[in-house]
Amino acid sequence: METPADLFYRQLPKVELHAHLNGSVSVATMENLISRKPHLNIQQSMTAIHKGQRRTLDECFQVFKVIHQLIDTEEDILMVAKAVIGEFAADGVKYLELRSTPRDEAHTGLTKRKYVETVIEAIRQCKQEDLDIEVRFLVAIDRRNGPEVAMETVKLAEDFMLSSDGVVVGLDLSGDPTVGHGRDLLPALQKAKNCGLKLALHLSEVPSQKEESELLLTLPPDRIGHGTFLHPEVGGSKSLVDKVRERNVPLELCLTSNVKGQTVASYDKHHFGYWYQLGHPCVLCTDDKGVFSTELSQEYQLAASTFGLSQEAVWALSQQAIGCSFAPDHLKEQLHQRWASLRPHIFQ
Ligand SMILES: CNc1ncnc2c1ncn2[C@@H]1O[C@H](COP(=O)(O)O)[C@@H](O)[C@H]1O
Ligand SMILES: [Zn+2]
Repeated sequence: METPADLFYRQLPKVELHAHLNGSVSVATMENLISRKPHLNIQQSMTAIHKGQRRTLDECFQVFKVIHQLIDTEEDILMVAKAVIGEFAADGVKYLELRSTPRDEAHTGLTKRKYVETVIEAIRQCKQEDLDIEVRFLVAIDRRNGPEVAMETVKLAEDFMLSSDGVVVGLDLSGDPTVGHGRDLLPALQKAKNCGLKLALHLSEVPSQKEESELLLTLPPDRIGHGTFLHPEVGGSKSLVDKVRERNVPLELCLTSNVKGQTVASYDKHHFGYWYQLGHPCVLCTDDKGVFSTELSQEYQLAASTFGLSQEAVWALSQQAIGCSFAPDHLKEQLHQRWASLRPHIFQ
């Protein structure tokens, strides 16, 4: 049953900036995929972490392997991307930056180029169907695949940035944070930046990445994913915090993801508290709404109840996210106008 509070958070216009496509697949879509591929012998419980459950981050990466088995054709990718976009729209997201890793032909039977084209086609179809949401795409580098693949991915992203009518706006660096070192990926990331791709990098998601974060912050990235272990209280450093603050790099913060993946002990210990009280730009995001069984409206509600945010503060937080997006200026302006026109309906 939806309470008045639930309604406020769902109706609140929101910006989602950190959503991995294959981690965002809902239970309903997953059930559909599972029933279409019985030979894989996959159960629902293997693709999502339900309420009250937790896994190690390592176990989360095992979940992605299972999901990737289920989503491995052009038809699947198109269907899943359209469903995910529709679900974000139904949750009150007005602007979405989706990210996804083009997989090898061996996994999908598609080239990486075709993979990206398929996601762009899904975005185009949603626009044609008049869904009330603007969608942009970040091409993702899985750090596990090393520098050569990273460089190839940058070239692919650059091509699409020039040919996708503004749908592809940037690059994401993600994947198991315990694998590989950012130092090896620096040339690819530098190239991406030089050609005008925006950079959203997973940084300090686990404690052992201090040196890597120092290095990647020299780029600097345009946004940071998680940044869980940047501040001194959790083994980061003042120098890391200072760099993030001097460069004013927004943080994409995903409360449920971090609690369920056990890099943060509990909601009240989440580093949202640290950065928010500094007045640093923080954007609430879902990360993987399917895997972590959450929604963006729920993340706003959790942040508000955990950190005692008023409805006005919640509004300011969702509006501030517009400025942290990679949308072009004219779209940011339109979104601000949209927020202004929706405000009287939300605060009745
Ligand atoms: C939980 N924290 C996380 N940390 C790092 N990378 C993550 C992640 N969650 C998801 N991914 C990245 O996104 C991929 C799945 O979506 P796509 O196939 O790209 O759409 C994962 O394989 C991983 O590379
Ligand atoms: Zn992520």
